[in-house]
Amino acid sequence: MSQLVTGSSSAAPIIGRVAVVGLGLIGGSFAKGLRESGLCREVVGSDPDPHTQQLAVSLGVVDSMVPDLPSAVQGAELILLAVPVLAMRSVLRELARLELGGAVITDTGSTKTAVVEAVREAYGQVPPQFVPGHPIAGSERSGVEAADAGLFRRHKVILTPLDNTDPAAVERVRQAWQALGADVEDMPLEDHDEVLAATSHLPHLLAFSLVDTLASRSENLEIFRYAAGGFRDFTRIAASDPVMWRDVFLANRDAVLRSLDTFTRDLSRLRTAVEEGDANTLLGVFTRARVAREHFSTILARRAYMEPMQTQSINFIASPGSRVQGRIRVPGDKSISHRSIMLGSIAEGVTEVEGFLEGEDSLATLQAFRDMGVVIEGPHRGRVTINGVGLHGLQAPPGPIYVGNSGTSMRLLAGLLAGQNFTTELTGDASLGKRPMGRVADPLRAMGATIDTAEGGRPPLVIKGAESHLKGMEYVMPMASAQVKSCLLLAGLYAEGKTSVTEPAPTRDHTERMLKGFGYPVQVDGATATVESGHKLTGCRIDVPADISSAAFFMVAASIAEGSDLTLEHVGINPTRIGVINILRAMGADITLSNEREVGGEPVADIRVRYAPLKGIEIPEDQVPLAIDEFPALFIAAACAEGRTVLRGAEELRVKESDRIQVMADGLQTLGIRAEPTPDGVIIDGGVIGGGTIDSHMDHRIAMSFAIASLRATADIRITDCIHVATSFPGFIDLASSVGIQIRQEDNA
Ligand SMILES: O=C(O)C1=C[C@@H](OP(=O)(O)O)[C@@H](O)[C@H](O)C1
Ligand SMILES: C=C(OP(=O)(O)O)C(=O)O
Repeated sequence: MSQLVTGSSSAAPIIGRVAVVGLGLIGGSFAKGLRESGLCREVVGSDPDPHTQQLAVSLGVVDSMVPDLPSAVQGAELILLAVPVLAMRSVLRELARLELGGAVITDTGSTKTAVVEAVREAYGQVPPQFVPGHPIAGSERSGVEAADAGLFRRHKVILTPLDNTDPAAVERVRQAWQALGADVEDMPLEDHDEVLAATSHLPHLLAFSLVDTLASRSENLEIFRYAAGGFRDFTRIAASDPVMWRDVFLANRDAVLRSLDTFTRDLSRLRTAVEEGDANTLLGVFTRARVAREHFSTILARRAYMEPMQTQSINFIASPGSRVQGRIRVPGDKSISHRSIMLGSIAEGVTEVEGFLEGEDSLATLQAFRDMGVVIEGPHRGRVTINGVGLHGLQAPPGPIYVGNSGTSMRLLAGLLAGQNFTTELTGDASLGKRPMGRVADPLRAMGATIDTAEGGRPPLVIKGAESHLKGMEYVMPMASAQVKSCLLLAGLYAEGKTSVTEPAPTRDHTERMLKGFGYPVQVDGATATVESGHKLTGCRIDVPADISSAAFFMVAASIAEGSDLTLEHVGINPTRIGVINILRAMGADITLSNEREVGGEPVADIRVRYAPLKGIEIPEDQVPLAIDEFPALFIAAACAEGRTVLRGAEELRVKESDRIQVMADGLQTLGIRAEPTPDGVIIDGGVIGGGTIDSHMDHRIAMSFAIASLRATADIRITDCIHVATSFPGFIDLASSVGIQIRQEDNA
């Protein structure tokens, strides 16, 4: 036995000896990183290659090299097998003959089924001490000379423990990887191989293949000479270790073949599109791919259009401030943005949208239509181009449509999807999962739709378009809801005869206005809106005004902070949305509108707000639907007003992203304000706002409202879980800071 020794690291080790078998890039990096972490007393390496043995010691990768395997693993508490997948078999056979005590064995093979098979063959069964693992890290560099202690930092390591694997062994392996800065996740074995076949093995195969194809052409020198960034980027991984990759493909044959078949099918579709000059298909594939690539990290983290990250949370810390000043334009109107995508998609021809809200909610709607085959370019600085497919051109999406936090997406889509000839499942996040969908499912069923909901009429919704035969009806809404109204009008585009919806109080009428803008006849008669099927929508231009619901935070901010003078540009002032202006004015606010004009069927204006002392009022009930999303901000105004503000007739607030009556009352009380919730409203006595910690309940409007409250607070207000602010108001902190509201973000990984 030859033993080469270097100095070792010192910090209090909790593992004794670690043996690393196979000192290539992965094994070497693990060994080196573990040595530096101080987690173990010594790291012993084993590798048959004499050059590697030398280097491993001189480069400080291991404490010592013990080339013969039995001696290397003797007395080790943790053994890492980092040899190529096909070499695993012979190493395991040798290990199986040894008495290793309670040593935990793990590996780094990139195909887990093959490794586990090899373990079973060697041992007769997989020992509980064996923890299959796979670090998702690598580099086109190979060999011990490339060993890098930081290689796994912020990379994923997937462990695929079996039913009989000892949890303590799993924990030990997890601990070792975590010491190297890796994120360790557990996954079922088969899932791992399937996922890796698609995300790692297939791209490597393509890269090797493309370079080989080009290299074997006679003009290859020319090709390589002119091969610029694209070629270099795409083929970088073709420089990876051929032996290792040969083994990977032999070991993960079936999963790779499945991925390759899917890819081959899609590639031949693209070939046909190129051959036939099918520009729409090409653009569709490219835009979908580009978006997927842009949102790669968020998709990977299952955010954005997908589940919000469980582990990530953002807190706001808003500090007491003085006044707000300046001219700003808040992002585009959320309600209008949703509708622009929906109507643009089912229109004939191209729709150009400007001022589109690039928030998670409206992006979820955009993604839903992409999933249904609509080619949508953008958004790029608020510009979106929708290549409409006509009323009957949508295609079944490949899977459930996930709309995140967005009630508007789910309810409006429900109506539209009831008219399609395919089945769709609509799902959302935990907050949306609690919101009532019976209000749309019941009337849609009455029109002939087949819809399944979860218990209590909650999401997910399964809408069986093909089993539905929609018939128009006259519906009198029990609550004032623009979402319900819009849902039924959209279903009405597909229903036999006329569909009319009567509302108990005026609600936002963007759907009616926009349908007309697309050339679709809508009859509005007092509280009743009616559509009839048999007409078509024609693509058009849409200029989305700034969202009055987002502007509302700044209107309140300027009204409560002494010395403020703020102008909000190009804000939508549709009469069904201006409750916030009416209510604030009734409280004494100084609000002036200028530059009033109409843009694409929607009135807009610049709104100037100057500080003025506010007084408490009884909020007129007819204003409630006109300010439905602005109450959290208005409650802050009430807390800063002199005297009592009373709100009634607003029970709808209890079924928004959170129970906005309860959550706001709780928050205000935390800050020292008397706020008494009632079943349909709240009673707030103005007073001095103190500091404290507020739970936003993952509700964007709660978060932003308390951030504004800081202007009048005596100490910092810390607001937890503010990630959902991005649903309606991306860039809120920066814009708020630009006018003098001091909010810091605290990321909790
Ligand atoms: O139609 C719309 O775009 C919306 C309608 C309102 O919901 P309800 O219809 O539930 O009142 C509002 O709260 C929501 O933010 C957007
Ligand atoms: C209620 C809201 O939105 P949605 O219903 O679309 O989730 C809101 O933005 O305040």
